[in-house]
Amino acid sequence: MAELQRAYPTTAADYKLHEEIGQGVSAVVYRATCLPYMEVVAVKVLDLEKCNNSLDEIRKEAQTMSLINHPNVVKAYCSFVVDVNLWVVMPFLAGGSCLHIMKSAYPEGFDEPVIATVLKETLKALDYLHRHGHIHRDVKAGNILIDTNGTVKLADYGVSAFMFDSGDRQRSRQTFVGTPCWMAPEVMEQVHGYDFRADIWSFGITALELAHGHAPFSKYPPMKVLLMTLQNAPPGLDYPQDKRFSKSFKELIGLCLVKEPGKRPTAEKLLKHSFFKHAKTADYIQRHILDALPPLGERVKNLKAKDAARRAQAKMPMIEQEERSNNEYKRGVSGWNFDLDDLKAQAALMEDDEPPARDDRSRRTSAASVDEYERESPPVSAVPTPSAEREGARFTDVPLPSALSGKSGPSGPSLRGSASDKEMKPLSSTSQREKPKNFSGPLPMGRKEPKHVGRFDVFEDDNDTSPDYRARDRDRLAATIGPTDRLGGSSKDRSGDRGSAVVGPSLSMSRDRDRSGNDSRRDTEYRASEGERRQGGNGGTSSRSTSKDGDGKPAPVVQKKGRFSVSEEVEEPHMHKSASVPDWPADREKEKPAVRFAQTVAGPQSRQELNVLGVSTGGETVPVSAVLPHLQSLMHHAAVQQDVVLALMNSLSPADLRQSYTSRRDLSRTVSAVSGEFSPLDLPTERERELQQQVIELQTKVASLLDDIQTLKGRNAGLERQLNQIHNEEEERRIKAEEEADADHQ
Ligand SMILES: Nc1ncnc2c1ncn2[C@@H]1O[C@H](COP(=O)(O)OP(=O)(O)OP(=O)(O)O)[C@@H](O)[C@H]1O
Repeated sequence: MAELQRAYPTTAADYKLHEEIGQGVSAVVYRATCLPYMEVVAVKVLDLEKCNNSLDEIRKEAQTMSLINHPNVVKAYCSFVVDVNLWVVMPFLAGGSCLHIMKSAYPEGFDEPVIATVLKETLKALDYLHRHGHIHRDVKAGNILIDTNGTVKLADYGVSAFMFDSGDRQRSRQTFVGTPCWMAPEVMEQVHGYDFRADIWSFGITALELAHGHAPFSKYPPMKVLLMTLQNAPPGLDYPQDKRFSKSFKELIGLCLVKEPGKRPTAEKLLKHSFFKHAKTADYIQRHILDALPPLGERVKNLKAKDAARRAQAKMPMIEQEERSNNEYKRGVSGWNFDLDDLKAQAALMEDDEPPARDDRSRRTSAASVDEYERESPPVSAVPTPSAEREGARFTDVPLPSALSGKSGPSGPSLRGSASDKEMKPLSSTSQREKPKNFSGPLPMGRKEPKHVGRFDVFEDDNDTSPDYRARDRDRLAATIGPTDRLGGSSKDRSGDRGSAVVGPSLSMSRDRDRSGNDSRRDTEYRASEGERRQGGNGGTSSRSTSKDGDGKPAPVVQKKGRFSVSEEVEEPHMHKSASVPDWPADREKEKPAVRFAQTVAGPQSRQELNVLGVSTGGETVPVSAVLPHLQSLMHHAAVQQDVVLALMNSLSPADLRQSYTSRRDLSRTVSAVSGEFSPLDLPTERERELQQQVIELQTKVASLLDDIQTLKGRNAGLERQLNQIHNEEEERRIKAEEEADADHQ
């Protein structure tokens, strides 16, 4: 405790960085020594260039975060700027994250008592944060850390999260970075805002992640995850291999994964659930999980090497993989056997994650359901995919259709952060419990009415005229992305905007009947939004019809979708921007946005199709419900095309591209001029291919050896567990015998 109150130095010279212990989207974490105290700490190094906030804002946030104090929340000791980085100093939790532990030794997830223990401690952290008006927004196994003594702590709540939730954390270089697997449906939809119950959804997904070793839908590209989360019934413990889990665990997950946020219980209530009777002590976690594991740095190194080998493997052109496989087979060499377990695990994942034929909860409401898309589209899995992506650890560099990529500027809203919540005392006055007008769920207990939580209008309140919030966000966004309804307009404007979002309809239309039997809201929502569009359809209030840049060209329209910005790109159609929208001719300004979108994206053929559907393409009344499935289908096709193009691009190494660019500059120039990208026609030379092959073989061997080591370690851990179990049973028997003897004696 005394150590927690220490003033930690704020100069880089006072810290010695050791090995890397983790890597996130926007940061690298190192084990380090704080030299004046000779104390081992963790230092998270964040790239400030990817951050949209001013240093002043970051400083304020850091102050707020230093007030957080709970045994289950990882607290930042201090933070300071070093060159272009922000260093966040925090306690070192030697066990690492649950995700790392699972990847190293429990690929199929933990046993139930371990899960109950980890989840209970995580819930205590969430209960604390929610009581103080905070929403974590990134609950996942990768953010649940374990200390040497088995203590469980929730991490990544603090200044680093604050910095990156506002923008580039989820997308860089116009690509989607990160996976929305844990994201609650209402966060994706952003129709009514969201509150602390979004964390409860993520908590439910995390429970499944701990049970299976991966989050549901983790093998799918981000956009598909969005669609599946919105369209499918909530995932659960419904698979044959889940029989090992208790009824109470299944029930707990069912309670968390209800699509209607208002029906999810609070963290406080969940803590009382019977499932947590199975929870054990920190000591139990230490003995069952940590004891058999190698040091964190070593684990991270192994995982990274394995990942690199898999990526190289995935880069190898299919034909070479096949040839090589055949040759190995003919020679009787089992060089590929090393990957068998992995392949099996992946196959299991595929099955596991396939939309299951479970019960009527799996019904799809939309004609453009994911299954149907799959039948229509080339399967994404036909393309070599880095296994790390399949594992769902991270979907890096998976470009979204530009309509979803939000490339037009920084996405403003961040639900996180509580620059306004300076006091960390419980908030409980009646006014603080007031329910925001356009939010359907209740507020967290005792939580302040978050007119402006961090920099995100979570509970958009029509009366919210907080100058700080309005000015800051509006200015920032206006400077970069042009006007947005959500920030500048009246509530009426905003509701009108709901219907006018390019992708909004396809995302928010699909609210399904969920586990708890909530009726589908899409019809009413869309009737409503269509009505609103009709009222304001001529563009009086909609940013879509009014947003133009200085040249009079339509500016990109960005609508906030939780961590995403949904933007409509206004530029020429482009090979890798399959959902881009060219300029509207002025005389089409008055057309309905959804129709304009469909027309410009899909071209004349779609126009005909729309006509067949009874949709007038001449600016007359359009039954939106008829267009939406079509839009969804287009959107999905665009995503699939992008995945395929990306995979093709990925099969070329940067060296290949550089070399071929130099030697075939003219051709490249021609191709670049046409496509704006490097050319897949620039094939590598024979020598390069040979060298590449050799590198891949070496990496494969290393990976094979690492796998052997991991397998042995896994076996070791299994034996260790058995021994522990025997020991525990003996211990229990002994205690029981002693108690009986005592009782007899008395
Ligand atoms: N204090 C710590 N002690 C030990 N390991 C840590 C600590 N903080 C982070 N790590 C490890 O570093 C990894 C990366 O952390 P980081 O917070 O940067 O990324 P993330 O939460 O996994 O991803 P994201 O970028 O989405 O937040 C964690 O998953 C964890 O394994």
